Amino acid sequence: MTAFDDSFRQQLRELFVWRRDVRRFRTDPLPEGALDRLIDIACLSPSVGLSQPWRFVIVEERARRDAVIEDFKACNAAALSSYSGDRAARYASLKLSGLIEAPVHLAVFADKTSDIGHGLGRATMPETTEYSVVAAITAMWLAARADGIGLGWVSILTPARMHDILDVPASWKFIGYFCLGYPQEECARPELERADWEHRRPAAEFTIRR
Ligand SMILES: Cc1cc2c(cc1C)N(C[C@H](O)[C@H](O)[C@H](O)COP(=O)(O)O)c1[nH]c(=O)[nH]c(=O)c1N2
Repeated sequence: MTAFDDSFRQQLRELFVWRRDVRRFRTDPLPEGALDRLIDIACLSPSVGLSQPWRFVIVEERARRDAVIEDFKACNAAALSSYSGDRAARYASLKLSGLIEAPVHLAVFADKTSDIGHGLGRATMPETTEYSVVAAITAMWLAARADGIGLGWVSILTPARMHDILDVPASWKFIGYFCLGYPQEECARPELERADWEHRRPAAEFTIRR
């Protein structure tokens, strides 16, 4: 049996503490095979009925990347206009993607129509397909951090545009767009906390007993 000792547990906790959503990347590429290894780890994640609904699209072509960046700019401008006063000024000052600098762009979808898993667990809760993909992304996020690689989740995008730009099946649901690369800095506090946008609250605030 594989056993994990106290020092591993301590290090694992540190990994959770030091994982960050990264928006400020160095432009140097990841080493050969690094992204494939992260995708391999993501595929070890739990999935409803073992359906493995994750679909990874490595976006390499300049024109597709530029189209994603254009959509982000439009969506971010629209988001900014939904705020006013001090909150708008603060939103405008945030850096909310590393799309321009990051060496790796990765789009992730959930395949809603695959027969893998024979429907187990999905009849009552079809959304478990998407949940499974998010579980895989979380694993990738942590594994990347363990390799010193930063990952940033970009959701300020139009899902239908992602389908057009990336030319993927209509039955795939867009889950998120991810920038990967080496981070410019490491920090134990979320960037949104450092920018005084929001702060991390204690678990007790979100926990009830019945
Ligand atoms: C589903 C989802 C979607 C997004 C995010 C996260 C998740 C889970 N986050 C990152 C988010 O802001 C970040 O996780 C929190 O601020 C906490 O910071 P750390 O991840 O702990 O560094 C994020 N960040 C950003 O700059 N642009 C974005 O579009 C998004 N979208």
